[in-house]
Amino acid sequence: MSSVMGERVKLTIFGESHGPSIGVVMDGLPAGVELDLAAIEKEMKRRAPGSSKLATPRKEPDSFTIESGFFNGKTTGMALCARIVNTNAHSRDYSKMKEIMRPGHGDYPGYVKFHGCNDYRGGGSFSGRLTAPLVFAGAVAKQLLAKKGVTVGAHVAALAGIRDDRFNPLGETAETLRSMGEETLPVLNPDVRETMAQAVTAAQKEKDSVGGLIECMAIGLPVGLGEPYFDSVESRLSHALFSVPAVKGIAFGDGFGLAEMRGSESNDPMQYRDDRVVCTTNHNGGVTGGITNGMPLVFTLVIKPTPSIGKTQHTVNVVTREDTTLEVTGRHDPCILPRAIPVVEAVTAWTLLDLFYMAERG
Ligand SMILES: Cc1cc2nc3c(=O)[nH]c(=O)nc-3n(C[C@H](O)[C@H](O)[C@H](O)COP(=O)(O)O)c2cc1C
Ligand SMILES: C=C(O[C@@H]1CC(C(=O)O)=C[C@@H](OP(=O)(O)O)[C@H]1O)C(=O)O
Repeated sequence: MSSVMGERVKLTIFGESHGPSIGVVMDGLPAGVELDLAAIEKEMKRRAPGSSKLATPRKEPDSFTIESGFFNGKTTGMALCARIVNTNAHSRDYSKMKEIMRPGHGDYPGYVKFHGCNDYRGGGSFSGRLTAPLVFAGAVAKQLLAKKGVTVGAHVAALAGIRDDRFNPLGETAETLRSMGEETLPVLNPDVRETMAQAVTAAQKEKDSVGGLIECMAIGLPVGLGEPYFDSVESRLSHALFSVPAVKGIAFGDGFGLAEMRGSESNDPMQYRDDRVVCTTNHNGGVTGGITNGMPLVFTLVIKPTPSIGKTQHTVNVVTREDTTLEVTGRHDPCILPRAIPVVEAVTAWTLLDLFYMAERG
């Protein structure tokens, strides 16, 4: 498993879902940054399992201990390491999964790649649980970005085909973006919230799961983050966001909709406003030439339906080498999307901070 990523702010994540603990080492932070630990805890609670009717019943407090890099309320400049203890693993749920592979999960490729040595309990390192350390890192990044006037927020753009309104591509207020963190199902149109929740419960009753779309926005970004080609903002964000389990697609700005437009529609007209260049539309999602152009960054992610479902599915037993069927039992998210929202915000915040430091430090 490749567990290190980042250019100037390097993250190492470690642990397995049913091992003793999981955590993150965050390298490259400046010394002397005051951290609001209560704000970090709040972000962790947004993602924590067992926190709503729509989530897996596995109950984890996801409280963290900072093992290094923090002293007298400030970062020391050394690696910031946070550890989260696993307190509520039911490994018995996975006894079958040693041999029988769950369709849609990492079990089979993991078994082959790691020669059967992978910790299959709870999906091991493939588990969505490893996103808790990412949320810790993102919460730290959010605090550093706030000092630069940058705010990141995300909402459920669609769930089981039920659509929310879209963010105003010309920008939402920081308050609106931050308010997304107050709800289990953050939506712009409150009328769709209950229908979405019912769709999750209905799928769950049928031993099934649902997926959807997350729309994420960052405001306050300067012109000039990112590079043309390999270190484009789109490349770096996509690399980081595809690391989140269950993410299967990303589109910036109008994304696939651009395919049906003419240049005269997809180009964002520019004008001077108070000596500042602004675009009057934002079809490109705030990035052109791989570089932030001063407009809000906007992108949409596809989150697939949870793979572990109770319905009977065709699969294989890799020990007996026979075809078989599987009905997954245990504790699973009927829909990953609500808990993935703080993760997407976190990964975006960390990647943007990394891009800032790449631009500032060269
Ligand atoms: C926050 C979060 C929670 C998740 N919860 C579950 C779950 O309860 N059950 C499950 O089978 N997959 C869950 N997943 C998704 C799997 O971890 C993921 O589908 C699997 O590792 C295969 O990776 P892939 O979907 O990226 O191909 C979750 C993912 C995230 C980000
Ligand atoms: C524990 C978390 O979610 C888990 C993510 C997950 C998976 O396969 O990704 C499967 C389930 O694991 P378990 O069977 O151990 O309960 C979820 O509960 C978490 O996100 O913290």
